[in-house]
Amino acid sequence: MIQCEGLVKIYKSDDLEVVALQGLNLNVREGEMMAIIGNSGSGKSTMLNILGGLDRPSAGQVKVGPWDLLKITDEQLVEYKRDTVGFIWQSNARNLLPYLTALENVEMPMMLSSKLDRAYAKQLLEWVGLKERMHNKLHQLSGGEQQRVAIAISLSNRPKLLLADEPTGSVDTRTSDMIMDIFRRLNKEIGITVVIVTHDLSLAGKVDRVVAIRDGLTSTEFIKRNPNLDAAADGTLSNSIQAAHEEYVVIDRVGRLQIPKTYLTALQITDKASMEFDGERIIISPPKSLEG
Ligand SMILES: Nc1ncnc2c1ncn2[C@@H]1O[C@H](COP(=O)(O)OP(=O)(O)OP(=O)(O)O)[C@@H](O)[C@H]1O
Repeated sequence: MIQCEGLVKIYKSDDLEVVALQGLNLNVREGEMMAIIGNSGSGKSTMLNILGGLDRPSAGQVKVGPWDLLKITDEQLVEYKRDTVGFIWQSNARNLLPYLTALENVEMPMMLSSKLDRAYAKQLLEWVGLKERMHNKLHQLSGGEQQRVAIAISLSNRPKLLLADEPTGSVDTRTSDMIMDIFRRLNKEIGITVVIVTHDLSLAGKVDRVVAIRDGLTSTEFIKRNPNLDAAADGTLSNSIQAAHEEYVVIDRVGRLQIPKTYLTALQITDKASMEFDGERIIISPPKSLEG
């Protein structure tokens, strides 16, 4: 579904250049539910905005289904956003209208694209557990309920790909669990591909695969050992991802990998290292002194 290779995004302002993505690789299968984690500033939102067609890549390759997002024209991009992706942000206020009911909010984007389908709008609100609240005005709903309305809206165009940027960032644990359950159900029942950006490791423990981004590059992947196991259910929050997932370092096509800064600092490795292969392992150590 998603193929990114060597993806680069540079933000330019006056005389300043910020390289937000510096050759990122990412593949996501159709029907997969996965998470992208990373520290603040690592490039997660940039990545998601590019996938959502909200931002343009600078270089590299990024394909979503049949769409090539590097070469896509402005008109095609409108079509792509309308038909292929659904987007959920942490703060839902920006795409909700407070003076309309939940149902009217879901119907609004359908009307704008001349595809009003009231039965489907109602079904969406039922899916997100708001059957009884659909005729309430937005301001009468709690933050968590509003976030669920936002999820229903993001599905109103029947997208194949759902992108969620910190979807549980401003709700409590119970609502967060509910939102993750909704994603899981949508993923299983209608086969929608779900990509969640988060820094919440307990949330990451609830998906099958987690890709970590560091300094604009994919650095590590965590793959669930037993897909039927719900990692966070045991309550060990930050450990849940390690407990349920196998950790792998990502190696790109030409053999590059990222070594965590903490490892390099611990061994005082700066710009060079020695590398040996002992038949089974590759060992990286501080450079052997040339003077012996
Ligand atoms: N519009 C922009 N103009 C200039 N620089 C930007 C812009 N958007 C992001 N950046 C920079 O790009 C880098 C990556 O930002 P991004 O928002 O993708 O990170 P993030 O991992 O999503 O962080 P956070 O978790 O804090 O949202 C940062 O250094 C950021 O300052």
